[in-house]
Amino acid sequence: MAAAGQKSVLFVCLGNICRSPIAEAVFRKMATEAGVVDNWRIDSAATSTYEIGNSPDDRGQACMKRHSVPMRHVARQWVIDSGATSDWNVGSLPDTRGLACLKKHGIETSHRARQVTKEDFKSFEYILCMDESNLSELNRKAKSVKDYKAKIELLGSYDPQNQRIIKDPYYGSDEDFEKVYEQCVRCCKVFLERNS
Ligand SMILES: N#Cc1ccccc1-c1cc(NCCCN2CCCCC2)c2ccccc2n1
Repeated sequence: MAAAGQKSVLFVCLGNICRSPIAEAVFRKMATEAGVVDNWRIDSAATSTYEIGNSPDDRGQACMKRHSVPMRHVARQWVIDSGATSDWNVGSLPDTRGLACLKKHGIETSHRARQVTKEDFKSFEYILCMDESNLSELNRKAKSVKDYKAKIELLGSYDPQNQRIIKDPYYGSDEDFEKVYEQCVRCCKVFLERNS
């Protein structure tokens, strides 16, 4: 849940291992450099269940390293996980108070792919996705959520070069991940400017 007064944005793509973790990392770096990251709740999710629990794609992580963009990801050597006895909060994020506490003690949280939940439509101000199929899937899911508040938009609608669609690079090359990165940089810059 976003703390009072915080803005909130959820980046979404098909599997939450390629495009949306890159968009999340790029936006978090921009907000940090602008000194406003604490005003934001920033996360990413998938429309599908394809990759739940998996870390971001290696090609995307390599791309982020090339551009010195920190990316939250699951530690490679150890698989350390946690679970619940109940199903009350399946799919939800750790509580923001807990995340704030971890952050205060300099403990990084890792990102694992997760599917978008009904709660996301109620708690995020913006849900920014990558292509028309994400958009139609999100609008379909939103129909089953009463009085949700999220503005569901294409991240590409913020692109000054008007490239509205950020294509799925899953079957692509490193160049395709570079293109995703460049589009995310252009779009996140304008989105942050319009919401600062
Ligand atoms: N689907 C499609 C598709 C179509 C065109 C271009 C890319 C993709 C594509 C395929 C993926 N996983 C392979 C198929 C997964 N299985 C599909 C049938 C159900 C069981 C799971 C992806 C995984 C993560 C992120 C993006 C992905 N994108």
